[in-house]
Amino acid sequence: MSNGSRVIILPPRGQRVGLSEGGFEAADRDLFEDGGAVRKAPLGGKCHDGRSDMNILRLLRGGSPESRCFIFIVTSLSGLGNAGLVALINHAAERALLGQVVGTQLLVVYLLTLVFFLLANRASLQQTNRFVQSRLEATRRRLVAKIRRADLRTLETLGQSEIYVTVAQETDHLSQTLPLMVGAVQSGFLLAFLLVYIATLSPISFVIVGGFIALGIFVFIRWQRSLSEALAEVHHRETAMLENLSHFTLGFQEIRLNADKNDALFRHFAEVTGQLKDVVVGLGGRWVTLLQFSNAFVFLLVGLVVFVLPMFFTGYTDTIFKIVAASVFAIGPMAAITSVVRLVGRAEAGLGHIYGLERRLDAGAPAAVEPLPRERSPFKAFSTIDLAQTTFAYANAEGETSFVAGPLDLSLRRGEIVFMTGGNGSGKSTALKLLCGLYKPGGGRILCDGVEITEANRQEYREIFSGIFTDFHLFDRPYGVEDAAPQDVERLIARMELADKVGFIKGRFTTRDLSTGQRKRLALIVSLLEDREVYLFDEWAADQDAHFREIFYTEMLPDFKARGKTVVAVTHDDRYWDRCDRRVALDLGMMIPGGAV
Ligand SMILES: Nc1ncnc2c1ncn2[C@@H]1O[C@H](COP(=O)(O)OP(=O)(O)OP(=O)(O)O)[C@@H](O)[C@H]1O
Repeated sequence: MSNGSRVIILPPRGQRVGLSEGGFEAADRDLFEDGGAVRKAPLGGKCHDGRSDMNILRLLRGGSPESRCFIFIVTSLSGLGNAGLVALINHAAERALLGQVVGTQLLVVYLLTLVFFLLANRASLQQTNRFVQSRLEATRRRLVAKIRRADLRTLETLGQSEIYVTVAQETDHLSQTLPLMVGAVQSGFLLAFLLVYIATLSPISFVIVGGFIALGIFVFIRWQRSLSEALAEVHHRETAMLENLSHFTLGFQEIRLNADKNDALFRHFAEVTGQLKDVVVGLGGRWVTLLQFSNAFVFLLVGLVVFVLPMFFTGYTDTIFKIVAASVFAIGPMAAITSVVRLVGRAEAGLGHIYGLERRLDAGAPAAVEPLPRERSPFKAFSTIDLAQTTFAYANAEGETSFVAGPLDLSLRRGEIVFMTGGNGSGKSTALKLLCGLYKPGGGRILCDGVEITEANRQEYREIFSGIFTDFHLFDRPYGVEDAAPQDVERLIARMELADKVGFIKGRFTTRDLSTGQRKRLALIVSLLEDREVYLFDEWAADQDAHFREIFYTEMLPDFKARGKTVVAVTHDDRYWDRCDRRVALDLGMMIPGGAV
C-alpha cells in the first residue's frame, strides 16, 4: 500500500511548511496586531516585562476599539436593564407589602424595561460572541503565519503534536468557552448595579456586602492561579496522547502486520491515556473544591445579609427589607459568575499555551524581511553558489550536539549536474537543506555570486530552489502554480507516464492515491511547474522502477541541463554515476576529497 492510502491524523514528521511564492502576504499583518511581536506571557500570565496580566484580557485587548466600546455600552445597558427590572420588582413588592396599589403604569414601565433589557442583552451576547470568535480567528491565523515563516529547525524541535494541540485543540476549546463567559460579565454588571443600589440605601451595608464579595473574588483568583500548574500538566498529557494516537494511523500497516507490536503500542496508549485521566481527575477534585467554595460563598453571603445585617438596622425594617431583596437578587449573578470561574482557569491556561508557542516561534524566527518578488530576485540569474567552510549542527533536547555537518566547501556552477553520494547518516540530506537555505549555517558562509546569504536575503535565495526531499509532502493541489495551463500539466503527466492514473481538473490533481514512486513523479511534475533554477533531488530515483530510473538519468537530467537548470541529486545508483558533471561524496558530515566514497 502506498503512503497515499494511509489514514493520517497528523502530517508526517519533518514535513516542510509551505511558503507562498511571495514569501509573506498581507494576512501576516495580523502578526503584529497586538503591537509587535508577542510579549512574553507564560502560563499564569506574567509578561516578560514583569507585569502581571491575564491572558484573556490580552486576547480581548486586541481587535477594534470601536467593537470593544460598543460591547461595553450594550453590556452596560443590559446590566442597567436587568438592574432596572430588579428595582421595579423590589418597588412593586414593597408597595404590595405596604398595602398600596401597584398599578398598570408600573406594569407598563416593567414591560418596557424588559423589552429594553432583552434587546440590549441580545446585542451584547451576539456582539461579544462575534468579537471573541474574530479574536480567536486572528490568533489562529497569527499562529499559522508564524509557523509558515518559522525556521525549519524550530519547527522540527517543536514537534507536530504540540503544534496541533495548541493551534487546533486549544483554540477550538476557547471558541466554545469564551462566549460562555459573556453571561458572567453581564452578571458582573448587574452585581455592580445592585451594589450601587445597596450603597444608596445604606453605606454600611454596601461596605459589608461589597467587602465580602471582594474577598470572595480575591480567593477565587488566587485559587485559579494555583490550578495553572495542573492545567499545564493536562496540556502535556494531551500532547503525549495525541502523539501516541498518531502511531496508530501513521504506523497502521506495521501494527496490522504484527500483533505483538499492536498490543504493545495499545498498552502504551492505555498507559498514556490513563495518565491523562489521572491528571484530569486530580484537576477535577480541585475544581470540586472550588465549586463547593463558590456554593458556600453564595449561602454565606445570604446568611450575612439575612442574619447579620439586621443587627445593624434595629427599627429600619423598610431599608433592611430592600437590602435583603437586592442581596437575594445578587445570588443569581453570583452563581452565574462562579459557575464560569472554572472556565476562566481553563481558558487562561489554553491561552497561556498559545502565547507560549508563539514565544517559542518568535525566539527562533528569522527577522521579518519583505523579500522581493521572485521575478525580481537578485539570485534568479546566478552563476555560482559557494559553501565556504559552512557548518551545521543538530542539538538534542538537552542542547548537546548530536551531529555536525561540515565544514563544507562546495562550489556549484549554473547548469551543472552534481551527484551527492555517501553512506546512511553521512549528512547528505542535511547538506541539501543547508545548501538551499532551509537550515541556517552555524559557521562559515553561503555565497551566491559572491553575495553572502544572510537573514536579509535568505528567502530570496531560497526561491531559486525546488526540492524533493525523502520526507516530501504532496499537497492537495499545486499551490502557487494552480493557474498552470492544463495542457502543460497534462503533457507533464503523460511524460511521467501517469496519464492513466491522474488528471488535472480545476487547478488540482484528481488523485494522490498512488504508489510511492508515482507520488514522487507527481511531486516532480509540481517541481517542474514551479520552474526554479536549482533542483534538489534526495534519492528521487530510489523508488522508481528500472525503466523510469533510466528515463530520469538518461533523459530528464540532460533535459534539465539543456534548459540551463542546476541539479544536485543524492543518489546510490552507482551505475549512473557517469551521468553527472561532478560527484561529491560525504562521510560523517564531511566531504571526501576527490569525490570517492
Ligand atoms: N531532524 C533531525 N534532528 C536531529 N538530528 C538529525 C535530524 N536529521 C538528521 N539528523 C542527524 O544527522 C545525521 C545525518 O543525517 P542525514 O539525514 O543528513 O543523512 P543522510 O546522509 O541523508 O542519510 P540517508 O542516506 O540515510 O538518508 C544523522 O546521523 C542524524 O544523526
